[in-house]
Amino acid sequence: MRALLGNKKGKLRIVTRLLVSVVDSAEARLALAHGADLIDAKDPDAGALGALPLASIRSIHASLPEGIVTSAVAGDDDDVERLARSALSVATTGVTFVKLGLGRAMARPTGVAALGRRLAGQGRFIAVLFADENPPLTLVAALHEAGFVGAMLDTSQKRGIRLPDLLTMDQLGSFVADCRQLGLMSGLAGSLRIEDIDRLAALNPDYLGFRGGLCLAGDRRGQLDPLAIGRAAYRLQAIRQSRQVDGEQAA
Ligand SMILES: O=C[C@H](O)COP(=O)(O)O
Repeated sequence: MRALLGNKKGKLRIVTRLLVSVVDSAEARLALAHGADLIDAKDPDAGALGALPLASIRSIHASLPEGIVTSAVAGDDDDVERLARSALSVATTGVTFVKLGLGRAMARPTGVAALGRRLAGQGRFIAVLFADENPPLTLVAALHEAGFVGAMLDTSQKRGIRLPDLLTMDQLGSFVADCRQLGLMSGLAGSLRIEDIDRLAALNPDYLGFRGGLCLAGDRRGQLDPLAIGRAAYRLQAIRQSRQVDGEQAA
C-alpha cells in the first residue's frame, strides 16, 4: 500500500499515488480503468466526508479485482461513539482502509485518544483533518499513538478553496514528513486540480486525493471525467518515471 522504490545506493523514494473518490461500482471500475491507484467510496451529496450505505461500499469493493486498494469514508461525526461505530461498521465491508473525518471537536489529542480506545486497532483507520478548520498539525503524533495507520488533510467546505490556498507548502511538507517519520501513510486532498499535482507530489505524500477536480465541469456531485482521471494518472506516472531515471543516474 505504501510504495517505496529503492535505487542502487539503497535510498528509498516514496511513490505518490492517485486516490479517486467514487459513488458506485460503475465509477469504481471507470476510475480503475483510467489509472486510479486507490478507489475511495464516498457520497459527495452528504458533505465532505459523506458515508455511503454499507451495501454500496460492499458492492464497490466487490466490483474490483482482488488486490486493488480501496477505502471508504465513515463520516465526520463529532460524537466519538457514533463515529467509532460507523467506522467499525464500514470496516466490515472488506475495504482496505476506513477514513474518519475529525471535525473541530475531534481534532484534538483527547478526541483522538478516545477514538483510538474505542477503535482499539480493529481496522485500518485513516484520520482526515480539515485544513479549513485549523486543526493542530501536531496532532499527527496523537494519531500515531492512538493506532491510526494514516492521516490525510482535506477540506470540509467544498466551495472552491483548495488545500494549497489554506496551508503553505512548508506546512504541507511538514505534515507529510511528520507522518513519514512516525510510519503513518499520508494523503493530501481538498478541491485539488490536476495542475496541483506537480508541486504536491514534490512533497512525497503517499496519496493525492481527488473528486471534484476529476469530475465533468469540476462538479464533485456530478460524473467522473475519464479523460481527467487519465490525465492525473499520467502526470503522477510521469513524475514516478522521472524520479526513477534520476535515481538510476545518481546511483
Ligand atoms: O479524498 C478525496 C476527496 O474525495 C476529495 O474531494 P474533492 O477533490 O472534491 O475535494
